[in-house]
Amino acid sequence: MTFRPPLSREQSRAVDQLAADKYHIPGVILMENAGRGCAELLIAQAPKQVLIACGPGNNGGDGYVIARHLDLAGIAVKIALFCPRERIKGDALINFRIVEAAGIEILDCSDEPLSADFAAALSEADWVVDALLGTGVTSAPREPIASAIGAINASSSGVLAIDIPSGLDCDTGQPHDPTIEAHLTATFVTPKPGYEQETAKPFVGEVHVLDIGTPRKLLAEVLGERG
Ligand SMILES: NC(=O)C1=CN([C@@H]2O[C@H](COP(=O)(O)OP(=O)(O)OC[C@H]3O[C@@H](n4cnc5c(N)ncnc54)[C@H](O)[C@@H]3O)[C@@H](O)[C@H]2O)[C@H](O)CC1
Ligand SMILES: [K+]
Repeated sequence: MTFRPPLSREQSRAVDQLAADKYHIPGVILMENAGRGCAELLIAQAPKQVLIACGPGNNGGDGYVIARHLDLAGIAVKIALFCPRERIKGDALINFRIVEAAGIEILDCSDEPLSADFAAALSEADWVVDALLGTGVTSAPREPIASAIGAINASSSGVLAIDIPSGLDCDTGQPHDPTIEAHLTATFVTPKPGYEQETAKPFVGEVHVLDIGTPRKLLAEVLGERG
């Protein structure tokens, strides 16, 4: 991949919008590419049992796509759902319905306090995927997601953060309390400005920038690259 300058949280969200409005790419195609890229990155780590913590938005939607591709690769996977089922919407709901129909195990962790099922599943997992909060979040994680972040950080599992380690301000690199401490972060299209900050290092781990199928011309438009 040619060098990509960082895009801010807002600019990253604008890429999504441009992809849909001007380049006619449905968001669910971007989500499929995002999730498949994350799954391939995780499969390379040879995981045995993966727990995917999914939040209420499209970051959670990426998690459902990841679950499907891990399951297809024969890897044991469970989803911990941190959103009442009836509140899942849009592209995330499309992928939630697919994993539900596919019989992938889903633990409902949307109530407070943090469910004991989550702690049990966490203890069995050698890898955890943080698909809790992404570019749609600008404040400190709320419960029960905050407690889930604390439990994930206290576990001995490897942690792959999707797009942004939940709790980290991706523009400033400042962590909210709590913030996911990831071994790997898979972010989309470009790095984020905050990932270069010293304060972000304990949280982002090794950063991988994944393409999600946005046309090169769109990138040229947004990044000012040669057309
Ligand atoms: N081109 C791309 O980069 C693509 C990115 N994708 C993924 O989509 C997310 C952004 O999805 P969005 O639904 O806009 O936001 P979030 O998933 O971050 O969720 C927001 C959701 O969370 C709740 N919430 C808000 N603040 C808090 C808080 N402090 N604590 C707890 N919960 C909170 C609220 O309900 C919000 O609605 C991006 O990061 C990528 O992962 C697409 O998959 C494909 C293209
Ligand atoms: K995340």
